[in-house]
Amino acid sequence: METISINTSHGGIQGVYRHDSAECRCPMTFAVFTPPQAADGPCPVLYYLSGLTCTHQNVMDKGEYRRAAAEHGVLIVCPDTSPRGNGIANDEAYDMGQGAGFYLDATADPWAKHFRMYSYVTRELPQLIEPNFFADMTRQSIFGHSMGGHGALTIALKNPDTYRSVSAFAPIVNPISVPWGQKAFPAYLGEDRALWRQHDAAALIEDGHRVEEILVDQGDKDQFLTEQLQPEALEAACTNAGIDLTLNMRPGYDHSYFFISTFMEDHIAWHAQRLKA
Ligand SMILES: N[C@@H](CCC(=O)N[C@@H](CS)C(=O)NCC(=O)O)C(=O)O
Repeated sequence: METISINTSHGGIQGVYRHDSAECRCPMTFAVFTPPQAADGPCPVLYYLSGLTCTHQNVMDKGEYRRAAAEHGVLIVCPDTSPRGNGIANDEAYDMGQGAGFYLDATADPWAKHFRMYSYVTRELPQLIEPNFFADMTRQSIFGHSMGGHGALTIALKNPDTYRSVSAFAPIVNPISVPWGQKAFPAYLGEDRALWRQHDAAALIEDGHRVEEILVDQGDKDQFLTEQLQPEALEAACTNAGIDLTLNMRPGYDHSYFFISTFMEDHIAWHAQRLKA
């Protein structure tokens, strides 16, 4: 693991690191904020998964998570959204290929060789965090934005014993029913719709996967709300399954980091409460 940059912030350390990923078969960059409490012992870990077009850097620059992370003593880990590089499959569109990994393991060519973000986030990255940071791996939670909200929800639903809590900003909750997923899933996963359902939060819940509770914040002026996000699909699935969903509709907010940063501290406090329980 190589250190790209280190900056002291809010009494902790904002670092950017790179390593050769065995899953993605390329160098992967990620950001970690280590809070000041790490000096006294291992801290719980909160993964933030970003949305389409993002790297580790968008949330680091615009997400405003450090003050709350330092207050609550939570380590924040921000991976990239896909493998990247010249020899790696890509697409000119912003919602396919590099920057659009959808947190799944692709099974169809040309994506299958490198696009393994599910295994990267759930297995390889934690194995790298554990020995290199002051992390208490018995206390992990996950959240994310848009495509990263989809990643957080699906990963938590599939691994309820690994993540203590899950939340999302403006998540894609039912990708198999909206254009983003209907474009990406056949490309990455082929025509096997049973496989698509394993990467769809609403479908996973319908198929019996469970978490105790979910926190979602959603702007009502989000430009993707009606076509791509449709939080009512998650609401219906949670109601039927008895999952305690808090869906906060936020008047006036759009899809951007102006929205995310406004509610970032609420989400970190919510996770911190559950990580310390
Ligand atoms: N570039 C896309 C929008 C993609 C987009 O909004 N991406 C969100 C995540 S889904 C994001 O966080 N973008 C990066 C940023 O705002 O810094 C478009 O032209 O419609």
